[in-house]
Amino acid sequence: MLRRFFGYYRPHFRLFLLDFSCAVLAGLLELGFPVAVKAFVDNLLPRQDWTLILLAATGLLLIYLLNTGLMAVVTYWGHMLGINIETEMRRKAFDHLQKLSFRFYDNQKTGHLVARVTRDLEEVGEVAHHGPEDLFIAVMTFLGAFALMFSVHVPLALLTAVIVPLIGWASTHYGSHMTNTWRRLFGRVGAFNARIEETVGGMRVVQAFGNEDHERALFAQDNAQYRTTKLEAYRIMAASTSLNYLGMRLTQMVVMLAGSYFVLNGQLSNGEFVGFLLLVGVFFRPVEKISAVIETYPKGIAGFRRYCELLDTAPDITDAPDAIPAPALRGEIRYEHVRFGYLPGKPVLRDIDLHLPAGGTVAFVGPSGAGKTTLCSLLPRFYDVEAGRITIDGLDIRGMTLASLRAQIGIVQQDVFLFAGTLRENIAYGRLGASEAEIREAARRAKLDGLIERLPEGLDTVVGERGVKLSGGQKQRLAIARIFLKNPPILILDEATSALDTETERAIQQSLAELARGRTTLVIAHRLATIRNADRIVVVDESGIVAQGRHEELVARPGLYQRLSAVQETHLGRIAG
Ligand SMILES: Nc1ncnc2c1ncn2[C@@H]1O[C@H](COP(=O)(O)OP(=O)(O)OP(=O)(O)O)[C@@H](O)[C@H]1O
Repeated sequence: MLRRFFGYYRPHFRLFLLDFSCAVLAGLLELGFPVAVKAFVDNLLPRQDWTLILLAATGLLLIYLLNTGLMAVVTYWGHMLGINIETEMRRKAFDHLQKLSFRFYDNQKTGHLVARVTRDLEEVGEVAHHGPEDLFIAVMTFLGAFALMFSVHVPLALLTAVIVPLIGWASTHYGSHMTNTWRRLFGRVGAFNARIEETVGGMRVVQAFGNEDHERALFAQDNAQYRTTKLEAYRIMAASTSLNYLGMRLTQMVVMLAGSYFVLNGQLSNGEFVGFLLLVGVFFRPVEKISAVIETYPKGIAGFRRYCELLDTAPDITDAPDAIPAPALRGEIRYEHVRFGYLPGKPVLRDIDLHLPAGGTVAFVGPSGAGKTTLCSLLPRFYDVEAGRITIDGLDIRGMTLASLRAQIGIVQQDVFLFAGTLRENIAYGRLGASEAEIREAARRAKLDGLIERLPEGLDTVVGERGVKLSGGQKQRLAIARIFLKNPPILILDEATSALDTETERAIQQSLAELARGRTTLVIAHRLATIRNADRIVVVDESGIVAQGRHEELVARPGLYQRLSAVQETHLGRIAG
């Protein structure tokens, strides 16, 4: 995993080198400071020469200025390195998300996925920037300070060395606790985000059912858990930082007492004494740095692990190695012995055989859950068949590239998903880059032009998130306009009008009929009235296809269709009566 992580540095190697060398240089300058002070006290001060003192001060000032510059470089370019790596990872993650199939999304929570691409990668970026640099400098300063201490005074250095294991123990002991706590916290954050996302997204349902108290209680539970885990992390952090502080002060005190003894005995000069005390300060800085690394590192590692998990999820629907771009299709569709199920061992479709001639309209009818939608989802390869095959114009759909296959299928779904942009942007989603005239023509054919004229901002009207500012019928029209613009030879209409009132439904049926003209159309409909004119009606139930034919034939034959038809006639008669 570490190799994989460092692989991301490769394109930014020069930036890394710049940041790293500046950071190392700054570390060395820090290390040199106590030595300079020692020389100042021992060698310069006794000479009582102000020129020399001022000269030394100027030299020190120059070093400070250099260090200031180095710090600026490290802060800006170091972070640039982090954000570059983060951006690249985010790009890859998003690319990968677009490749994952419906089956993947069926089993995921949006909040979790959002957290992976945002928060998780933010933490990774932080570690990418600070991780290697901090670790290296910490080790360098630690060993450097130690070596310098020995060069100044061996007994004092040995005394300091006795205390180090104690501090080392405290750091590692609390460090591992901290790692585990952060890891747990991260798991919670994902679940927490997912809950917030779901509740906020479903706020209309929450309010409609008056279930605010219920949601509040669920939220409070998660919120409290989050707080508890975070508090635990802070408790460990508090213990670790204060212990570090105590360790440092105790060491300083011991060094001060022992140092005073050596000074009074004439075994240590004043400069060496002051320099040594300063070295103790420098020596402890890496301990603080390592504590900081211990805090950010687990977060970054946890984030990177989740990122890798996502990238390693192989897309189950991909282009076959020898897939070719589909030619312009006429739309003759065949299902041959098709079997499919969402769960292993639980087939929804078994041995389906179907032939849909090009340009015709075929309607699927049957009880809820029979598999009508599933049957249609297999055509654009939202899911792949388990056995058998589907062909269009004699070509297996798995032999075509996904993009070229999907470009030739238009879908109008029951639940129209609109993006939170303008009417224009949402229509143009049917064919990105369409001209203004083409967008207007598509809107006209979907009978949206009346609405657009009435709106003060016309096509530039914002539709709200998921199109909340539009009526159900308007959303359907918008979906139809998109498909007019896309102009595919094959069309899937999934219960497109069942949520509308009779009047609107009739008007939209006309638009749909126009849309279907000249295209192979698969309609999933519950209202038999809307599909009477279909070229063929396919009746399905849990056992598969039970009958096929035109309306007149099916209604004359005893069976499921006749029963469904009779139920709906009575129902309609009752409404009319
Ligand atoms: N994404 C999914 N994951 C798991 N099972 C699913 C999924 N989608 C549908 N199913 C199941 O597959 C079966 C067929 O569902 P499908 O939506 O195809 O039926 P349908 O005939 O279109 O129903 P309706 O008329 O109510 O829309 C049902 O038992 C359903 O619960």
